[in-house]
Amino acid sequence: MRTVVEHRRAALALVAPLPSERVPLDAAEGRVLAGDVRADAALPRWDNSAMDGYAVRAEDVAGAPDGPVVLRVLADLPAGSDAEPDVVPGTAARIMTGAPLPPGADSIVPVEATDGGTDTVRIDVPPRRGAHVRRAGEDVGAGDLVLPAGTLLGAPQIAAAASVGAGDLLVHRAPRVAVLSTGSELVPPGQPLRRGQIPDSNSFGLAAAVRAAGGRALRVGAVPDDVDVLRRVLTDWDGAAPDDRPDLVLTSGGVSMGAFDVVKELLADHAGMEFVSVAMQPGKPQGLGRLPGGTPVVAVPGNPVSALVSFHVFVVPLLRRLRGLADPDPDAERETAVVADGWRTPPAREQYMPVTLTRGVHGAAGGAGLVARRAVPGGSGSHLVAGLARAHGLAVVAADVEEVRPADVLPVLRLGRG
Ligand SMILES: Nc1nc2c(c(=O)[nH]1)N[C@H]1C(S)=C(S)[C@@H](COP(=O)(O)OP(=O)(O)OC[C@H]3O[C@@H](n4cnc5c(N)ncnc54)[C@H](O)[C@@H]3O)O[C@H]1N2
Ligand code: MOO
Repeated sequence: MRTVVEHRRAALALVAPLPSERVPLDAAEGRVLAGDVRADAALPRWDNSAMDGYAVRAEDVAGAPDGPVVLRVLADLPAGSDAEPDVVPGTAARIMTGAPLPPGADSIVPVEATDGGTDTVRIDVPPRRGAHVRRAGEDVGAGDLVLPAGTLLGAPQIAAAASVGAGDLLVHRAPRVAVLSTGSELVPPGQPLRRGQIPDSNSFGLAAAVRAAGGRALRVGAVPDDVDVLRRVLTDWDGAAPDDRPDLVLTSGGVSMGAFDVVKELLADHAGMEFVSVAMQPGKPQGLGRLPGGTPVVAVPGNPVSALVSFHVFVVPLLRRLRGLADPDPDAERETAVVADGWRTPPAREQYMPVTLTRGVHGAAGGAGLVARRAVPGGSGSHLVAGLARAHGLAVVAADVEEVRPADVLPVLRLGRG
């Protein structure tokens, strides 16, 4: 049997980072920078006020502890004002937060330490020199690197890009993933079912997982166990115009030993495809490779828990590489949790156990951390899809472990993260 690490490596070898495109900031969330973002100017751009108050010369008001000092108010400086009144000895400018510090002034007195006057102002408390002044360049200098290529763009990164004047960003294209289920028993959810039929849950679950992992899902729904129909669908995608062609075809079902396992039946003999057993539970039967036209394919097993576990273990890293992330292995894997209840595990297979994760106090030292409990007590069946909905993550049990005991510490992979 192939190990999980070997199969992940084979999945990653199918793809390379996607080409770049320019997108407006509004469309940049979840994308990955394809080029560095540098500051077009220093940030802050000029010395400015951190408080609503008065811009003064500190030496003018140094005597305030011995009694109030009165200054003439020269000007009103709201944020956005381009006025440059000279604050000469004996004067002050009323100033609002964010307005540039006027020439001559070196300190800000907050309005609360004054009488709030508009012609003259009485200063009751002297500021220290430089008080409440935000210095030009204290965040970044002109030309400094703000966001390196390979950065995942979330709210803070988009705000930083906007603040240094980037109106749009060079990012990797988002992966297009065609998602299809196979199985003649599958019916769109909500439609009446006759005996033997079930709703197709995988194409919806996997399409949602693709979007959560930063991709665009082209959900086709269920294809019956008919090789000719499946061949037609796959050939259409593989031969599509470059702008419509998926970067990955993700199929579920039809990869094990059944008489009607249509994905395996159609693709097993293709030169670029391989169908293997991976030493994991769930998710043992797996397929991957390329269609004749070069389109990468990952074929995950049909059991719904197996399909989603396989997605997190193999497809998320592959999507991360397509998106341009430097480290394709999801860092969520590095979280750990303490197990509340133990269970026996299958021999020689890495196990992915759906668990709830809560904050708790545990251990001799009473440290606070994550506590994992099986989402389906007593069960780890790959068909328990409603139980999976309670899980926050997958606890990963090494292949050579046969029993997990209470208080064991396990790595956990968060569900629903890209
Ligand atoms: N003789 C053997 N039988 C099986 C083996 C084996 O090694 N030898 N492996 C088992 C394991 S492990 C898994 S996992 C499954 C995987 O089978 P397939 O990928 O071929 O999947 P199907 O047979 O098509 O379906 C399995 C199961 O999942 C249900 N399913 C499939 N697609 C969907 C969908 N879109 N939505 C909801 N449910 C779906 C399907 O109805 C079946 O119940 O094989 C074992 N068998
Ligand atoms: O290993 Mo299969 O993927 O669960 O039940």
